[in-house]
Amino acid sequence: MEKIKLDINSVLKFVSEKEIRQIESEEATKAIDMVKNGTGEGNDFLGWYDLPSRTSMKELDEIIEVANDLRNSCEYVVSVGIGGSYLGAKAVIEALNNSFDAYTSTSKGAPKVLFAGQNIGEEYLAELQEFLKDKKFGIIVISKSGTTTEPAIAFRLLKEQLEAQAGKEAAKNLIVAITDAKRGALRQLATEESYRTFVIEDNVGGRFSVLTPVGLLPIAVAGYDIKKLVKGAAEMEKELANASDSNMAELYASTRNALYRAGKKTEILVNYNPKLHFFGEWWKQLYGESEGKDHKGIFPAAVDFSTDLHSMGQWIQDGERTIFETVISVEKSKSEKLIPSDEANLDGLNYIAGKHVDDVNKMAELGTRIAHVDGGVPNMRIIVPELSEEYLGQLIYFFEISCGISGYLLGVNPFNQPGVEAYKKNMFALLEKPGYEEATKEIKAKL
Ligand SMILES: O=P(O)(O)OC[C@H]1O[C@](O)(CO)[C@@H](O)[C@@H]1O
Repeated sequence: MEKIKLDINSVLKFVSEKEIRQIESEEATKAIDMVKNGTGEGNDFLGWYDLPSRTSMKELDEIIEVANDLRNSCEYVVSVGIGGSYLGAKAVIEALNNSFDAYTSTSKGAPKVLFAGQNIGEEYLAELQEFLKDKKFGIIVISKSGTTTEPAIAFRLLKEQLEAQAGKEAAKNLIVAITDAKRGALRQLATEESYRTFVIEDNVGGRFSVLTPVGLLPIAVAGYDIKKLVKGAAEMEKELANASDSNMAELYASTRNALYRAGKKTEILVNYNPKLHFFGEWWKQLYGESEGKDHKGIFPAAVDFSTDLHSMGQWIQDGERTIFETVISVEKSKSEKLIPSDEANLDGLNYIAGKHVDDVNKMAELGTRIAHVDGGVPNMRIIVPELSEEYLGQLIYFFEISCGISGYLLGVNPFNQPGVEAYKKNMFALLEKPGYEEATKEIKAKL
């Protein structure tokens, strides 16, 4: 099968190929060995590295069986989780979905996947619960730690609603928990209530968990082929492991670090297909939590073009020159739409009549690349043949391994996220959570 590709030509005006190749040969090859051999910091979180190749058909069949069971009993399945327990599934489902799926009718056998627990919005939760009133729904509750506040609140509300609507016993078969094998409140609850469960391995961090049941179960419930997704990732794993010389993950990690060292502190992930919006959100967590530490790190941002060319386009073209772009360039559109001719031609569009909408999109992409490079924005391109399970699998694995390499190039531990605790500690202190008495006193003194 064809592979996704990386094109760095449009950064070479800003950093030389020699510099990039030097980082690659002197640093990135060591960094990839640290990932492969587990010799770097955070090496107890490398379970994702060979995950695609060691995931068995039996494991995938077990996930598909539970997914089919939920599909057959529900009109809606709410996937409850936040961060890595949310974004991977959301990214893949949105990339493969019909854009208007949410507005089409639903039925048993083809439920819609909704999300909760990714915010603490009272209105969001109230509206979700109102919507689910009188609907047949199920819940996938996902939390590696089993203690995260946002999904815990959403699950408490939705569990109560499901038990009231379907009955306590029936609800047990409509709830699936994905959590740690032994630890955490969710594991305890799942055991007490005898929910079906899947395990998130200890050595796979949340943001690297999309190819575990965390991502795979909601994706399978939405009707997508998780075997193809994992196959695509396994192909990329093999390709990158076997590359004797340079490989695209080392090259991407080396290029972004060369740019960072040259003062380009923000990377903007760009798409020209609105279906990739949440892929950008997933990527932001992957790179943001992995690299933003010790007062270092490329700031990961994401935009949807051409939409955001009409909002952020001005800044990118003309603002502070501390940014670079990585464009996910999808070669083939899966649907066809030709621009019609119009006799009056009042909008002056007849010059493109008969062209595919995607032909125009491609020229917007090329024109933007040239303009941004001319304006001082280095530009990398990741070429994806089309949006399918296999290519998304390749892309996910490519970004994961590149992230490990890049974190080591930056000199940080790419697999922890100590900074996330600060807001949690303050929130618990402000809410006067038992055990936080001292912190409560301290924070109140600051108010
Ligand atoms: O799956 P959990 O343990 O609920 O964690 C959710 C998310 O919260 C974090 O721990 C912190 O944001 C992420 O790393 C993780 O993806």
